[in-house]
Amino acid sequence: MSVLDDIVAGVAEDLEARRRTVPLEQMRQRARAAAPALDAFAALGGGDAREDTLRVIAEVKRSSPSKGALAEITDPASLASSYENGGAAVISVLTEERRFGGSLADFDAVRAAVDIPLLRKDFTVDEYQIWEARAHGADLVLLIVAALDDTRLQDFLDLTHELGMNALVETHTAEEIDRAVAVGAKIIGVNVRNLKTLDVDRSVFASLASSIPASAVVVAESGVRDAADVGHYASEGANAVLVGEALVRHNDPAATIAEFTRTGAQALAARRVHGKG
Ligand SMILES: O=P(O)(O)OC[C@@H](O)[C@@H](O)c1c[nH]c2ccccc12
Repeated sequence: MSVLDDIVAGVAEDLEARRRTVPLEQMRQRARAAAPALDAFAALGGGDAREDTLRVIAEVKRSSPSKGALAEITDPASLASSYENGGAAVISVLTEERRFGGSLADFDAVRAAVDIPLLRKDFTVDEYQIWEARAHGADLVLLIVAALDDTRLQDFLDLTHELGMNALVETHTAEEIDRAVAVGAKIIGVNVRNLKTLDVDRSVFASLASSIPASAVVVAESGVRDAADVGHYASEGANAVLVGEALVRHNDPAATIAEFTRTGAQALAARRVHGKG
């Protein structure tokens, strides 16, 4: 069984327990009563291709299957506030419990603390989680192409849009990009970490980003260690970078985000001068 299969099995079990406590119909009512979703597509620069702004999606990430505990996050709300102050466009909050140490309680704490769009970062395998995300005030959900067949990918993306949210549709291969584009994904992530083996290969980004249509927001996911990595992703076609470990391990995440944004903008401007924008 791959790491991804193993995580998905645990996620499915945990969500059934939550569904027994709050049945789908009740979760739907909560979702319908929630404040409307913020426009994460716009916050990520979608629809405005001429802008030389590199967006940072800053992640609240306690641990990971590949590295174990990353940081002692005693107050996710204050971490998220420093992300917001540093200029993050979107904040991602891991809610997967078993391997990433996340929770919906972390998500709620962050939602109460910041005003920018929030990504509920989890392994979406059931429509219940999409209603649940909206009920908790999420603006974006994660749809991992490798974990979904085409029917579910399409259904989940359509439901996400119906609820006024956006999806970060995550890919790792050229075939997965084709599938993401075919269902109408507007925000496409290339995760340079293979979720089946957990190996990171930053060169995956450049080889895939160019095949994503210009109308979509392109997000480089994983493996950002420093501003130089951000610059590389931006010069290879990223509109945004999703960063976890480098921010939770850093003692001044706001300054780090500001630096990443600056370096990314310079790389995008240089790219345009060279006629690739
Ligand atoms: O900590 P990093 O290397 O900056 O990575 C962040 C993010 O890309 C990573 O957490 C991630 C990307 N896709 C995921 C899917 C599920 C869980 C986590 C992820």
